[in-house]
Amino acid sequence: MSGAVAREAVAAPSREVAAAARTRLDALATPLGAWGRLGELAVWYAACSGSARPTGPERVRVVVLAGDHGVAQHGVSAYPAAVTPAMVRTVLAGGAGVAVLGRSLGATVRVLDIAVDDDLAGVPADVQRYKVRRSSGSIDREDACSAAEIAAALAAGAEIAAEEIDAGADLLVLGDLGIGNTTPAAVLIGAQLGLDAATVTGRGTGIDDPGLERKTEVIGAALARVRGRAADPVDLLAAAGGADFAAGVGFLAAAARHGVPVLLDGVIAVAQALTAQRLQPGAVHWWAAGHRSTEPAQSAALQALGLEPLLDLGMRLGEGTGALAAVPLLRSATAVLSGMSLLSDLDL
Ligand SMILES: O=C(O)c1ccc[n+]([C@@H]2O[C@H](COP(=O)([O-])O)[C@@H](O)[C@H]2O)c1
Ligand SMILES: Cc1cc2nc[nH]c2cc1C
Repeated sequence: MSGAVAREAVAAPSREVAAAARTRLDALATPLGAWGRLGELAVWYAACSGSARPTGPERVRVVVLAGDHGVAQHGVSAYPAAVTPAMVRTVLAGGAGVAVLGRSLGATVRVLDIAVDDDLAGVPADVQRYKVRRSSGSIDREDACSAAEIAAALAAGAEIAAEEIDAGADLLVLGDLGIGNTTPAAVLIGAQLGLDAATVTGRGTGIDDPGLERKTEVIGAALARVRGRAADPVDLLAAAGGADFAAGVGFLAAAARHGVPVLLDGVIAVAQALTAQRLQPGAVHWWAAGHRSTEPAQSAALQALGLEPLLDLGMRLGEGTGALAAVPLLRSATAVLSGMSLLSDLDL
């Protein structure tokens, strides 16, 4: 047992329901296999929801975990760290991408300050209820945070997931916010998959060529510094992740333990998923990948997890937006599986 997350396999979505859903899919009034991956998506959601004729998801709940990162001081982002608290306020005001997309889909959006480097004066107290610390150590030269902070953040993430599930979620989306966070995401993925800095480094918010060179160096230094610590995913989170990453890991592992499906977002959520799957083997069966981020580390991690993204739109916003963009596809998939006539109903 490490922190709040047990290292034991989680129960898989119902195999019986999956088999019944597949039987129904194959019997629909279409040529066999005609729905392609949309049909596979419907079978996945059916198994997760426990019904071979699922509806929805209707109660989509998004949680955006915000945190700053010490590495941002090394010019690894195209934007200043002040954007993080400003965007937390923009999510709360309803003007952020995730807020607008969430509203258009009838999803709730909750933003939480886990490690923002600001006191966020005046925001509702609930937003900071799970705050662990301000920012993180610069991972190229020091640990992101302590083992105790990681334990607190893992437990916070699990509690946040439980709250969203208690509130009735039939689909969860995990989003992120934090200038510099594509750097620890790349390090977590590189360290766990044994990939080098050049392979996992991407342009994040859109850094230029000198910035990309700097970022690759920082990621290389961090990978060298944490070498040997990937064997213990909880220790790796302290070394190279941070409190917001640990909260995401706790959230994803808890969603799987509670048997609630999650649509994954970009490189940050997928770095958290790769880590959570090691702590809670089998959790991956409760997740689907919403979209392919432009970050190369996300593709590497998705491949390692055996997940194929539903969308590939060149998006790189984070906040959970790439996952939300796939919600209409998921709703289409369940509508088709549950609502279509069967081939046997045809007057042939
Ligand atoms: O989700 C992604 O794959 C993704 C890719 C690039 C950027 N982001 C977002 O942009 C911020 C991190 O980018 P950066 O360049 O500051 O590391 C952070 O707020 C993320 O939500 C997110
Ligand atoms: C404006 C802005 C909004 C974001 N949302 C998530 N990451 C972000 C980064 C920036 C710079």
